[in-house]
Amino acid sequence: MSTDHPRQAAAADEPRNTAATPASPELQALRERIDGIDREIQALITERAQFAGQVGRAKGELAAAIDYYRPEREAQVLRRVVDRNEGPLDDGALVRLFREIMSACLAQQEPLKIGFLGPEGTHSQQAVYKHFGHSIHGLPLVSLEEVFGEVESGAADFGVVPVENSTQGTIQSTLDMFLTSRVRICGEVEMRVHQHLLSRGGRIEDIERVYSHPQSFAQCKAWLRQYLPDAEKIPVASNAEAARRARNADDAAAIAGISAATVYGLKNVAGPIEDRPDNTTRFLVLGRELFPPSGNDRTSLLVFIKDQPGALHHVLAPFARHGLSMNRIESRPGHTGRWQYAFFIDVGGHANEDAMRRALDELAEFAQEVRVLGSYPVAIV
Ligand SMILES: O=C(O)C(=O)C[C@]1(C(=O)O)C=C[C@@H](O)C=C1
Repeated sequence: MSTDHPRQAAAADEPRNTAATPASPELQALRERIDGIDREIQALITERAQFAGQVGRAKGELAAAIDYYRPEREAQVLRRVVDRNEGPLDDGALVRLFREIMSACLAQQEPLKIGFLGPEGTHSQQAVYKHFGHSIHGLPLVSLEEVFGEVESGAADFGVVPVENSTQGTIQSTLDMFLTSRVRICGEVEMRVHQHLLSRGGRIEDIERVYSHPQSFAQCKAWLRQYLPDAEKIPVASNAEAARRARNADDAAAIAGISAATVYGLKNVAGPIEDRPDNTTRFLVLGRELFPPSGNDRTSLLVFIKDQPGALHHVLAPFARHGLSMNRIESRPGHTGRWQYAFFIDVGGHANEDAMRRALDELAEFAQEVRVLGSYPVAIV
């Protein structure tokens, strides 16, 4: 040990004073209150889990965890949590806690199997946890095609895929999957996405190469231009793959979520580095069936029409006539014939509700095909 700075050395070796000081009577009394509340919370969570088990048994002899899952009921429970909240915890924190309780209650039967665009440490994995809680079995998959395929075949109960970003717009490759796949949409997740520059050495001046997914490069364009204008930008399939490559050299870095730093043993060089502070990604939850209304739902449609005068008007008019608000419309070449177009449409409401039924009937008279991709609860916080 150096003798030059004895005071510093002593400070580093000894426990901090505050830890050694006995708690004041006031602190002790407050902790006893917290201990008492924790006992009550635990007893109530245990009681809740017993009732959830009974609800499960009341559903009858069902084959697997997926048969017990009720997204519309979960959305109603979480909306009530938000409505009741008067602080000091924010809505997001309370929703997370209740989500985890329901996740654990459901996993008493058997954990759900959820496919996502892997590997571990991607924003998609965080979206899985945000929507289903941690009491699930996550399946990291290598491509969007595989996520759709595993859901379709039943190897995964549900899948989570990114569909749009507030900075970058629609992820066309995800939408295009619905042209050929028969999976349904049974939920949506909105997530604030923060990007970080991660590297093994942790020094920005050493960085000569940056790996990331093209979407993440696009979200950090201005920052990269300012701080790493000369570094080579190498696009890869996912941010986690970027992190995996960056751990092999000191002159390489990855743009990825901060959780990739822990998974891949990298240092946070800078972040958040996304150009827009409200950078948000919307994910879709893929499943195989349609669920009942939750009271605040969105319906996603795929409508095939021939290219003819007034086509767009015919697509829009039925929704306006029945007072339904359209959140999004996106047109794509339909792949099924020349001059045919596919519209991806998101409308407020559930396909089992009267107004939507009537609008869909009117649309069906004009369109070549109307596919309800799903009706699902609007994302909660
Ligand atoms: O209400 C139900 O149907 C339940 O199974 C209970 C419960 C819950 O914990 O509240 C658990 C899982 C379902 O996905 C929805 C809700």
